[in-house]
Amino acid sequence: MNLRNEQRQHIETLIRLSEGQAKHLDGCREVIRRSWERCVGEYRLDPGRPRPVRVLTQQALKEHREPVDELLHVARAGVDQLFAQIAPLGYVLLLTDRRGITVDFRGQPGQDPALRKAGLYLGADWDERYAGTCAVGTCVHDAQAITCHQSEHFDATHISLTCTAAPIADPQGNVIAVLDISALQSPRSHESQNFGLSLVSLYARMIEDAYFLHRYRDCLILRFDTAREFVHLNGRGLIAIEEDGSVIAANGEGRSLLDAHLRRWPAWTPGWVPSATQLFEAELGDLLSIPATRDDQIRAFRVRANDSTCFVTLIEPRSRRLAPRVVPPSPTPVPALDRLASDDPAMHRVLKLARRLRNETVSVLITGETGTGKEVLARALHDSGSRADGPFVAVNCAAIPESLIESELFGYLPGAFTGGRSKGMRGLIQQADGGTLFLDEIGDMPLPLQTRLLRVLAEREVMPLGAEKAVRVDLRVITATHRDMSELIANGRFREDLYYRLNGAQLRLPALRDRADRHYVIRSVYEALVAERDSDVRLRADAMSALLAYAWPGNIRQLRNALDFALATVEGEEITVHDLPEECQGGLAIAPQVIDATPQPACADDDDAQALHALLQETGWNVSLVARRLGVSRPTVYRRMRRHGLVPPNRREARCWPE
Ligand SMILES: Nc1ncnc2c1ncn2[C@@H]1O[C@H](COP(=O)(O)OP(=O)(O)OP(=O)(O)O)[C@@H](O)[C@H]1O
Repeated sequence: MNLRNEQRQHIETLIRLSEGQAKHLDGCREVIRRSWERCVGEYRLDPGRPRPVRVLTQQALKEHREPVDELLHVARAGVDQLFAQIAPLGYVLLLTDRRGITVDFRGQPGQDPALRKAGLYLGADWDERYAGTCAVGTCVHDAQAITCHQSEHFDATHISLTCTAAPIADPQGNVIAVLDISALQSPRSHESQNFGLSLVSLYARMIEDAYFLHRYRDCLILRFDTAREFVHLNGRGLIAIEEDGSVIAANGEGRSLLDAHLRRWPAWTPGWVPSATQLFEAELGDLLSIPATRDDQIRAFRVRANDSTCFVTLIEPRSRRLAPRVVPPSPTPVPALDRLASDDPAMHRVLKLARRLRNETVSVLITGETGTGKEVLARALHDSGSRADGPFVAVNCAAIPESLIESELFGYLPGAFTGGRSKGMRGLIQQADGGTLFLDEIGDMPLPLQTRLLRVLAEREVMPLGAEKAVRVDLRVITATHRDMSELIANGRFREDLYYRLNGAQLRLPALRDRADRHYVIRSVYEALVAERDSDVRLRADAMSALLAYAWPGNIRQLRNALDFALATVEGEEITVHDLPEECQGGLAIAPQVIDATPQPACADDDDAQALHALLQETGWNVSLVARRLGVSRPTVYRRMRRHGLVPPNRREARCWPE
């Protein structure tokens, strides 16, 4: 079919549309159908009378260029770069103003007359009201990127063209220009233009951002992204702020963040916008000091609107850069705590509170998934506080058999019970006198002992078994759990009054997969292991990438085990991705799978019991090996065994549990 026939059919289709027979538009995209309806209904364009291309006079063009002169200047480099990519594919490039007038153009000199005839030329008017449905005009109307492919154009003159356009918005979100690539000929399928749509959208955004940075070059600008590596290069969000943190303007991504914030916390007065310290969980000093605080001049903050983490840098105006910088004093170093994290907002919060609590006697409850480092944090709190010279006694309530926990904790006098040591025993609580008692897995503490523990905490006295007189103790209690304490309380398995006494302050450790400083954690765990082994094996970048991408259901413990395994089995001088345990090699393909010790429905419980039993048999009841395979602690394995009634063959008679 030649173009004339095609044009005739196209005109007939549109005439039927204008006569209200819309059913003939089956298969037409919604965005095109709406534009065609505007053309016939609103603009009164006659599909039967194709219009000649309208090109403005030099004088009229000059008048359209003037208001966007600054934008044209900023956009030039982007326009040239995009054109260099599309020219070999037969495309030309148009930059139009908000009315659809082509104010800048790049094309093939050889095709000059053909381009001019098709309207692909400087000064051509692509307003939907005149030219009908087309990429530029419809993009201006809908304020979104669009491809208008061949017969999707309204005017029959244009149905051989393929055009793809993306809007460029000003900092208020209004379309100020449109970037378009067009070709005189193209393949039939609409999909052939999908790649072009992404490319044009990308360049439109880059030009928009370059214009934003130019307009607010005298202001402080926060640039942010969800990936640390992209912040300087192509950070998607831009927010211009005053020295007091109040927001002046934002680009598209920045406005999305503001919108999300205002959806969660609606404005009190119309037009009110939150300040940057409300958008991010940060104090003004944290934001203003970003350039001085870290080598890469990027800091991670929590986004309050959606509780996600984003990486932020601060772009300072040149005038400010020359002025002496006011950097808020950094907190006094506390090495034991400082080394637990690098740049993660949740860890910042935990460590900030931990620094304040380290010299207090207030009880601290540490929560977090298994293996997140609760015991390591408890130890660091102890080591960094005034009790550092005293003992640190760690007790795992899940690992000690219920029958022994009381005597272990409270101690006993000689002859207090059959089977006890003849000299009696100083309980763990007494052993912690002058220091810290760390009760891990506190949710597993049997109810009767909870009552006794409550008394110790209230009266600061301990009564060993068989004793008649209480002994005074001076200790700080830190507890930890990965369980949902409110659920245990609701089910009557944990005393509420004890919970409140233990929970003087709560430190919640994030899961490894959620930490923005995963790279730092992997490095420090690796360096510690290498030092322990006195090895100089390196960790290659592909292994690091796989470790960064993995979901770590067993958190830092699983990470440590994975690296330990790699170091133990590696043959060469460096660990590659293939040296890692199999489950860590697949990267992001593995979905997060949180190990949860809360009671599960019976059938899931049965499955869990069977799987655990099989693994125990396979490993010859080697609990350490099973724990390593599952990425959980040994106490967790023991607890699960106890829950399912799984007893090692050699202990079936004694029913006694090792630590
Ligand atoms: N910041 C860290 N740097 C290096 N290693 C760490 C860090 N945090 C934890 N680990 C290591 O990870 C493992 C688990 O840590 P820890 O026992 O403190 O976790 P946990 O949360 O108490 O575990 P669970 O809930 O099973 O009791 C340990 O081998 C510990 O040495």
